Amino acid sequence: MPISEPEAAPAHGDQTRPPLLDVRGLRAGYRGVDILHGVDLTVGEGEIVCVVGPNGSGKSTIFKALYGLIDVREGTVLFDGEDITAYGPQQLLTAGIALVPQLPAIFPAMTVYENIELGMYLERDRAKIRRRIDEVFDLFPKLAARRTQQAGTLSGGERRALEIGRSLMLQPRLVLMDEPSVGLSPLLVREVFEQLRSLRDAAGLTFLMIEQNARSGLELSDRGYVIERGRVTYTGAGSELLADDEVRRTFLGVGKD
Ligand SMILES: Nc1ncnc2c1ncn2[C@@H]1O[C@H](COP(=O)(O)OP(=O)(O)OP(=O)(O)O)[C@@H](O)[C@H]1O
Repeated sequence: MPISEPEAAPAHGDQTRPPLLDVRGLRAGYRGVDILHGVDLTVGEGEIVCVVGPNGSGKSTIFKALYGLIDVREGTVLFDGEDITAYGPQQLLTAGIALVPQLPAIFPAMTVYENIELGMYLERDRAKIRRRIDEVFDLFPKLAARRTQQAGTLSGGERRALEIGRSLMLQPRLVLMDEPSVGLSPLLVREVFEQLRSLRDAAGLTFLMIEQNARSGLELSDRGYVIERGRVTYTGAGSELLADDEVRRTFLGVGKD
C-alpha cells in the first residue's frame, strides 16, 4: 500500500508494545551527498521484516547507517527504547543486534563447530562457550549433525545456516540480514526463510533484512518496506505488497492481471 495509508497490522509482533527497532527520519549518505532522505521504519519484536527496492535505491545504505558503518546525519534509531543512533558495531552487538553479512563469511577449512565457536571469540569461559554452542545446535539440528565436518563441504543453505547460527552465539534479540537469498537457489532461499521462521518461533528472534529478490523477500516475510531513491514509498504485509498492482508493475515486472 502507498506510504500515505495507515500501516497494516503485521501478522507477528506484539502491537501493544513499542517496536523493538524504531527508525525515524533517517538521513545518511556518502561524502556531501544524501542517499537516504528521512527513512521511517519499525520492526516489532518477533517480526520478520524485509526491505526491498530497485538497485541503488539505498537498501544497503540503510544497513550501513543502522550498523554504524556510516554516520547518521539526521534522525534517530531506537532499540527497545534505547537510543543507538551513534553506536558502532561492537556497541550494537553488546546491545543485542547482530549482523549477518551478504558475503560468505565462513572459514571453509575449519569445522562447523569451530566456525560457530568464532561467534564468541572474545569469551574466555570455555564452559560458557560450550553451553552456548549446544543451545545453537539445538536450534540447528542439521548443523549439529555436521559439527565435525569442514565448513567448506556444506551446501549453500547449510552455509547460510552456519552464518546465522554463529551470529546467535551472543544471544542477539534482533538479527540484521544482508540479502540472505544471494547465491542460493529458490529452493534453498525457501529453506533459509523457513529456518528464520522457526528461529523466530523457537527463540523469539526478530529479523530485519534487505533483499534484492523482492518477490521471495516479500513472500516469506511478515511485513515489507519498498525503498525508492532513498525514501519509503510502500509498506504493508508482504502479501499485500505482492498483491498491489503498482508494486507488482514497478518491482516485480508483472502487468495488471
Ligand atoms: N561508498 C559509497 N560512496 C559513494 N556512493 C555510494 C557508496 N555506496 C553506495 N553509494 C551510492 O548510494 C546509492 C545507494 O546505494 P545502495 O548500495 O544503498 O543501494 P542498494 O539499494 O543496496 O542497491 P543494490 O540493490 O544494487 O545493492 C547508489 O547510488 C550508490 O552508488
